[in-house]
This record gives sequence, structure tokens and C-alpha cells, in this order.
Amino acid sequence: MIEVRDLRVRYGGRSVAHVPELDVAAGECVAVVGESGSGKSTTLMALLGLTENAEVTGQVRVCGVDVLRAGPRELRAIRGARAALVMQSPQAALSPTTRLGTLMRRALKLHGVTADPAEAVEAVMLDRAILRRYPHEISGGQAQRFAIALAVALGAEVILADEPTSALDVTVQAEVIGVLGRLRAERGLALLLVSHDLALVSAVADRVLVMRAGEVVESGPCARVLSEPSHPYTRELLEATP
Ligand SMILES: Nc1ncnc2c1ncn2[C@@H]1O[C@H](COP(=O)(O)OP(=O)(O)OP(=O)(O)O)[C@@H](O)[C@H]1O
Repeated sequence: MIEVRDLRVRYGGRSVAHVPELDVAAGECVAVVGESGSGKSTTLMALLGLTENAEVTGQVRVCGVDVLRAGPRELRAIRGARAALVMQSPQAALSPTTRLGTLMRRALKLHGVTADPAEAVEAVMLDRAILRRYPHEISGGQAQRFAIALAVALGAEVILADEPTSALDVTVQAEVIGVLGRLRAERGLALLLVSHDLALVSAVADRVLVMRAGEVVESGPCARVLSEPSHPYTRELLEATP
């Protein structure tokens, strides 16, 4: 579902992210970890052609679309519906004066999808009463789960999640990670998660890429990278985890 070869993103000639190889198949989960500024979010945005004022080179295929060469129409066809981005603070992207239920019904209609909003939110462990709320009346964790519910209702095949748990306390973090893990198993979603927390993402990811200063310093199956990290930076990240 995601195929990346030699992706490089530059701002004003400065390389801020370089990913030699990244593949995520249906039903797989891959995590990108690294400290703040290591290029994780930039990589995620580049996968959907969303970087602004950046020079992006290499090859990126998402849901069969050649992202770096596709026109706006082709990109619109995958963004949102087939490949959904769940951001750090999804509330900011939601219209503040529209109830969540209305928002979801409108999005479904726009994409010509028939789905039950109540079932969609319950699938991510939210109470259906949330559909009557406004975006500012819900927590960051609820907003992230709502964004995931919307993506799934729209029939997303790929979910790109940026720090999906950053706004959440530890219990809720585990819940969101659990929801994503279940969706992947039940619906064969391809998941790409970005986080600074190596231990947390390893609970759900099959493989992990460790980024530092815009370069991938290590990658491989989670179990191997966690138990036998080969790069000193990975060991530092692991030691920094409580
Ligand atoms: N629009 C932009 N213009 C110029 N430089 C940018 C732009 N966006 C990001 N950068 C630079 O790219 C680098 C990588 O940033 P990025 O946000 O991808 O890191 P990150 O690993 O996701 O960090 P965080 O965990 O804090 O979100 C940083 O040095 C940042 O300053």
C-alpha cells in the first residue's frame, strides 16, 4: 500500500528527511521513531504530497498512485478517503461550529459512502453520544479516535498517524494503540505511525525505522531493534523511555 524508494525532502537546499526504503503492505504496521526535528512528520506529509515549499525527490507510491508525479485530481482521490492522515491535534482541522455527527455525515455524503456514524465511533471505543458534541467539547484523545473512526468509515486502506498518542495519558494511549492494532487485524489496514516513543509503538508495529537528523539510522523488525539495537542512537532512545 505504501512503497518508498530514496525519498528526500529539502527545504531551501537543506535535506531534512531521507528515507532509502519503506514498504507497508495491507495489514502491516510500520513505525517511524526519532526525537523532535528528526524528519518524521516531514516524511509523513511527503507521502501524501502535502509538503509546502519543499523539494521532494525519489519514488513514492500510495494506494497505487505515484504521489510525486500525480496531478491534483489523482491526489485528491487518495487523500482523505483511501489514505487518511490522523494528525497530532485533529480538532484544529474540524469546523468548530459543526457537531461531530453532522461533520461525519457530510464527509460520508461527499465521498458517496453509506455508513452508520454511531457504529463508526463505537468501533474506536467512543460513546455514540459524542456525535452530538462540538470539536472543542472533546479531548485530544477523543479527537484522534474520532479522526480514526472517520477514516475507517470512509473506507481508508492506509492510515498515516502523526504522534497518534501524544496528547493522551498513558491509559488512553494504550487504548488508541489497541484500537489501531485491532483495525489493522480486522480490516487489513496498512498503518504508518510516527512517534518519539520507541517502546510504545513497538507494542503495535511490525517494523520500525529510527530517524535522526533527517536520516534513517536503523530499521528492522521491532522485536530485533528493541532487543538488539545496532545504533547507539537507538539505544539512547530506548534508555530515554521510562
Ligand atoms: N516548512 C518548513 N520549512 C523549512 N523547514 C522545515 C519546514 N518543515 C519542517 N522543517 C524542518 O525539517 C526538520 C524536520 O522536521 P519534522 O517536523 O519533520 O521533524 P519531526 O521529527 O516530525 O519532529 P516533531 O517530533 O517535533 O514533530 C526540522 O529541522 C524542521 O525545522
